[in-house]
Amino acid sequence: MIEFFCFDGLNYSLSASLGGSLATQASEQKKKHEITDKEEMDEEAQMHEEPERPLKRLRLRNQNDHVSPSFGLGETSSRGPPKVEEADLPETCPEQRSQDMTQSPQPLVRNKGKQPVLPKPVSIQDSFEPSQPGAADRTEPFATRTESDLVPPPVRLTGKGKEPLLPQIAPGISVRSPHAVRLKEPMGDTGIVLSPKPHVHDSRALIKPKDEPFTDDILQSEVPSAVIHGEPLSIENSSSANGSIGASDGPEHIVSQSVDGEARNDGVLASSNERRTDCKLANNVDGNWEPTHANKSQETIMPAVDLLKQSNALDALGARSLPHVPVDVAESQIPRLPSSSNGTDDCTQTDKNTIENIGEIDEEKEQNSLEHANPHSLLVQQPDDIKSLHDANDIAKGQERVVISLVNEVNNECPPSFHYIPKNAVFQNAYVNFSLARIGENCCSICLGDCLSSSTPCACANETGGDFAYTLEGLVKDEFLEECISMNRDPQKHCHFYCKECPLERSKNDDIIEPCKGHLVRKFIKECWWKCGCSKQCGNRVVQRGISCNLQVFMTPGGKGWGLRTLEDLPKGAFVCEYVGEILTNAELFERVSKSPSSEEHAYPVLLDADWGSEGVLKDEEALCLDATHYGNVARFINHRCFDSNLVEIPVEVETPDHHYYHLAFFTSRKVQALEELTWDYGIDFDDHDHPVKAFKCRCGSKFCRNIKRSSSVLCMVSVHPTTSSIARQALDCRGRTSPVKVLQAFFADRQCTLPTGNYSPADSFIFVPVTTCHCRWQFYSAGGDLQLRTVTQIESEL
Ligand SMILES: C[S@@+](CC[C@H](N)C(=O)[O-])C[C@H]1O[C@@H](n2cnc3c(N)ncnc32)[C@H](O)[C@@H]1O
Repeated sequence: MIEFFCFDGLNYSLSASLGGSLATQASEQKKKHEITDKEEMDEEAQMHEEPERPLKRLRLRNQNDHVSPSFGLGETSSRGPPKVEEADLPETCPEQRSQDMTQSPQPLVRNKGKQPVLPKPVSIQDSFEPSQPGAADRTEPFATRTESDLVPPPVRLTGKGKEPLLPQIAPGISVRSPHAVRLKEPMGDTGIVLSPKPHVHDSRALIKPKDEPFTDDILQSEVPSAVIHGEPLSIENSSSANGSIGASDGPEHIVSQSVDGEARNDGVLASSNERRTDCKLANNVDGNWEPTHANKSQETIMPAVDLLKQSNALDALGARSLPHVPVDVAESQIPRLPSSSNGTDDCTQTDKNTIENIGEIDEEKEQNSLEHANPHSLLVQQPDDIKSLHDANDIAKGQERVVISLVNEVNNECPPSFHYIPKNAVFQNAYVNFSLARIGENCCSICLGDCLSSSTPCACANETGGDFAYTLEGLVKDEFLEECISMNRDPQKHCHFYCKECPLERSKNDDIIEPCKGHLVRKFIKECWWKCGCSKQCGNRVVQRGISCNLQVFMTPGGKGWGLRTLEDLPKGAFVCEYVGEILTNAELFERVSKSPSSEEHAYPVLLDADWGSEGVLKDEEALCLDATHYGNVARFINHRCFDSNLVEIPVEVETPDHHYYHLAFFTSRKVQALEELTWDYGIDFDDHDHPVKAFKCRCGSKFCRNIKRSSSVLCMVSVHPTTSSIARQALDCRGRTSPVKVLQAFFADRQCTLPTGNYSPADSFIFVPVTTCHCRWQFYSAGGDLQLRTVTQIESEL
C-alpha cells in the first residue's frame, strides 16, 4: 500500500499515517542495512552516466552542521556544487605572490568625481600576416598523429614574468559588511591584494540564476555545450584598412563542408556516422523553418545536415558566393561596433552602419538573395516582425568552416533575434587595441614548421606553462584539461586574485564599493600566431582555426530553450567553439543591463577576468566581458549545467599580450557522443542576489545542481524504507543530509514553512529524490516495500 501526499506548490499536506509504522520499521532496519546500502549505492553510482562522481568528501559550505557529504549551494563560490572538505584543500596555492596578505577587502566609497579613462591610441605597425597561398588549414582536429610524451605543463598562475598569485583559501568575511567601509584611495601601481579571501566568488560568468522549478534530467542524455574561441587583434577603426568581417569575412571553407563525409580540403573531417542516417528532420528538405512540430518525441530530433547535404539546400544557401578573404586577414581584426550601438536594441533593428562595421552581411540583401536562390525561403521571420533572420540550414550563414543547422521539434518557438558573428567585435569603450610590435613579444619568431614536432617547447609553449597544451591530435592534453576542469568544479582549491578596487564592484555604481569577491586565476593556452616563425599548419594553432566539428542548434525538451549539440562523437579535450560576442567594458555592460527592460535578456555575458591579477589595477576600459546577447556565435546557445557539464572553458591567448582580453574557448571535458547536448557550467552563484543579470531557474538536471533547493518541482520527498532502492540513498548522499529530520526541516525552511509535527517519526528517513516526471506537484509517499519512484499522476491512477 502506498500512501502519498500531493503538494501543489507550497500548499502541501501531510498525512498522519506517514510517520507511524513506516518510521518505526525504517529506523529498526536502518542500521541493519547500513553497510549493504552503502555498497548498493556505490554500485548504483557507477551505473550512472555521469562522467565521474564528485569528490567523495564533499560538503556544503553553509551546511557545517551536516555530517554527510553533500554538494551544493556554496556561499563563497559561484561554482561549487560539490564542496571539498578542508582536508582536501591545499594549504596554500602552489605559487604565491608575496604581497599584502593581511589586508582584508574593504568596501570603498565611490569617487563620484572620477574621470573616465579614455582608450589608448592604437599603433598599427603592420597589419596582416603574409598570406600563405596554398597553405590549407591544418585539417583533422582530432587526426592521426601520435601523441608523444605528455608532459603536464605547469599551471600558469601569473602573467608575463609576474610573481605567482596567492591561493585563496580563506575564512570568510562579510562582503557586504557596512562596517568595513572606507574611502576610496588612490591606487598604486599594483592595486592588488592577493590575500586569501573569505568569499570566493567566481565572477567570471555574469549570468545570474533565478528560482524556478527544476526538471531532473537524470534520465535524459546530457549534451555538452559549445565552446567559444576568438582570435583577434584589435585595431581601432579597423574598418577599411584592416577589413571588416563583412561580406568578405567568411565562408572560405563553406565549399569544404563535405557532403560525403570525406576529409575536406581544409583538413577538417566531415562527420561520419550520424550524417548518413536517414533521419527525420526538424526542418523540411527545403530547409524551411517549420515551427509546427510541437510535441514530437525527442527521438525524432535528428540532425538535419544529411538531408541538407542530399538536397541542394546548401547550394541554394550559398555555398552561396560570399567573397573569399584570406583567413589571416580575418583573423587579424577585432571589428569595432559603432558607439551608437547601445546593445539594447540592436537586435531588433538592422543598423546598416553597425552591420558594416562589424562586417556582418547585410541581412536585408542577404534575405533577398537567399529568397531569390531558394524560392522556399530558408529564413526565419519572427512573428513580431523583429528583424531576425536565421537560416535554419546554417545559422552561421556560411561564416564558419562548417554549417550549423537549427531544428525545433519541441514547440513553436523561433530562434532568438541576434546577429551571428564568427569573431569578437569591440562594442565601444573596451580597450583591446594592441600594436603589432607588442604582439610579437611572446611569439616564437625563430620557429619553423610545426612547433609541436619540436623537442623543445617554443616561446608560445613557454607562455602556456612550459609545454604545449595540445596533443599531436589537436586535443588539449589530459593533465592540462583536468586542471581546468578542477578549477571549475572546485574553485576553492585554486588560486584567486583579489583586486584592491574591483572594476566589477566599481561598475555597479553604488555609493559604496564593495570588496572584491575574488577572481579565479586560470590557466592560459598561448597559441602560435602570425608573428611566429612556424607554419600555418603548426599544431599549436587550434582555436584560431575556428569550429571544425558538426554542431546543431536545437530546442531542448527540458525547458531550457534552445541548446547546442554535437552531431558527431567528440573525444575528450576537443575544441568545440569559442564564445564570441561583443567586447564590452563591465561598466558598459552594467549600463546596458540597467537600460534593458528585462535583465533576463542579458543572459550571455562572460567576464574576462582570468588573469586580472597580472594586470595591476585595471582601468574601467580594461575590465572586459563578452556579451553574446545581440551579437554572437553558436556558443550563445550553450546551456548551463551545474558541475558536470561536458564542456570546459579555457582562456586562449592568440594575438594579444595583455590578458585582459583573450579568447574563451570551449573544449570537451569528456568524451561526448553524437546528439548529446553540449553544456557548460556558467559558474553561476545562485545565491548572489546582487548580480545585475537576472538569474534563470536552473533546469540542468544535474544531481549536483546548485539551484536545486529552489527547483522544488523536481524534488520529491520520499520516505526511505530500509529496503529502499539505492537511488534514493544516492540522492540522500548528494544532499549531504544524513538526518531525515534535517532534510525535512531544510526542505520546509527553504520554502519559508515550518515542518508540520506529528505526521512522521523523526527516526524515519525522509529524503528528497529528484524525479524527472514530477513537474507540478510534490509527491510524498511511503512504501511498504522497495521504494518506487512514480509521478503523482501514476500513483493517482493506480489508486
Ligand atoms: C547562453 S543562453 C543559452 C541559450 C538559450 N537556451 C536560448 O534559448 O537562447 C542562456 C540562457 O538559457 C537559459 N538556460 C541556460 N541554461 C539553463 C538551465 N540549466 N536551466 C534553465 N535555463 C537555462 C536561460 O534562460 C539563460 O539565460
